[in-house]
Amino acid sequence: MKPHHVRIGFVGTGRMATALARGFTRELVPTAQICGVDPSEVSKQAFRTAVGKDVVVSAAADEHLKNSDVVFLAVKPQMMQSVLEELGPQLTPDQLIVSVAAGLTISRLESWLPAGSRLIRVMPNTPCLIGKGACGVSRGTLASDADEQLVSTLLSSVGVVEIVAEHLLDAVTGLSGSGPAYVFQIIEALSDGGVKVGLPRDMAIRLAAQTLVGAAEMVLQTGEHPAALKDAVTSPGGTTIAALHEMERGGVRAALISAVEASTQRSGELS
Ligand SMILES: NC(=O)C1=CN([C@@H]2O[C@H](COP(=O)(O)OP(=O)(O)OC[C@H]3O[C@@H](n4cnc5c(N)ncnc54)[C@H](O)[C@@H]3O)[C@@H](O)[C@H]2O)C=CC1
Ligand SMILES: O=C(O)[C@@H]1CCC=N1
Repeated sequence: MKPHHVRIGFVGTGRMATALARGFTRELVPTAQICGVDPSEVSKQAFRTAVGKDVVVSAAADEHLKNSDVVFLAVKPQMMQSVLEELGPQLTPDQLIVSVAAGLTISRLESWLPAGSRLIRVMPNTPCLIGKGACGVSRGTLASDADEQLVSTLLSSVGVVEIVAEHLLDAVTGLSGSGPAYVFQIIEALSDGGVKVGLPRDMAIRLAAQTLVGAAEMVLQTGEHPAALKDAVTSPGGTTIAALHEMERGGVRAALISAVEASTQRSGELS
């Protein structure tokens, strides 16, 4: 099936569903092919406002969801079992199911889905909203090459895609799934630093964010090791080494390593 012909249903129209749907409809999928199911009026309307007025939303599974070729499960992990118990009888074997839930393993999801369901497990992140996402993808027991290819193509329209063995999806969650939150906090902290030394807040946020964008793009475009790029900024006896010394004193590297590890462990606990 051609990706731009795919009808996509979202079960749960919260933040991650909105980021994906908005991303898919930027270039690839017409908004009229998107539907969402969510009991929350606020969430449903926010989804429709963000994605487009052609999007059909409803409080419970309806004909639009039944007619979707791909169904994204985007509810909280803790709700997934009860949602699937209710939804299961309405799903058809023709539909490809995609879970974005943190932690929930393929075997657990398959045990909650109707027998014979084709499942792909994905760990996306919120920058999918602007086409700059990073996603890990693992294929369920019955999903085909074509299913994996379709989901990869959809996700490639909203970011980079890494096909990974399922046991690595918790690690992907710890790094790129939760990662935008770490980076937002780093941007906020850098801008606090800018304010401390006299910059106006809005300018400090712009400079901090652009510095992260520029540095990240340099890593991706040059292919150089980040340590080599860091060395190129760091003059002997200069300003940067004075700052890096403070970062080492503050344990920034250890804190980030522990952050990825803690999120990965928590993802493992969620199943
Ligand atoms: N927010 C993020 O950065 C990421 C989230 N995820 C995963 O995405 C999933 C959704 O997370 P968020 O979007 O952040 O949460 P959210 O709270 O923004 O959205 C969840 C939505 O599910 C809805 N919901 C509750 N009961 C429902 C039901 N019976 N049927 C249909 N919808 C129902 C809620 O009303 C809400 O709109 C989670 O499993 C999470 O692990 C994965 C990667 C990143
Ligand atoms: O915090 C969470 O559990 C979700 C999963 C990855 C990002 N947000």
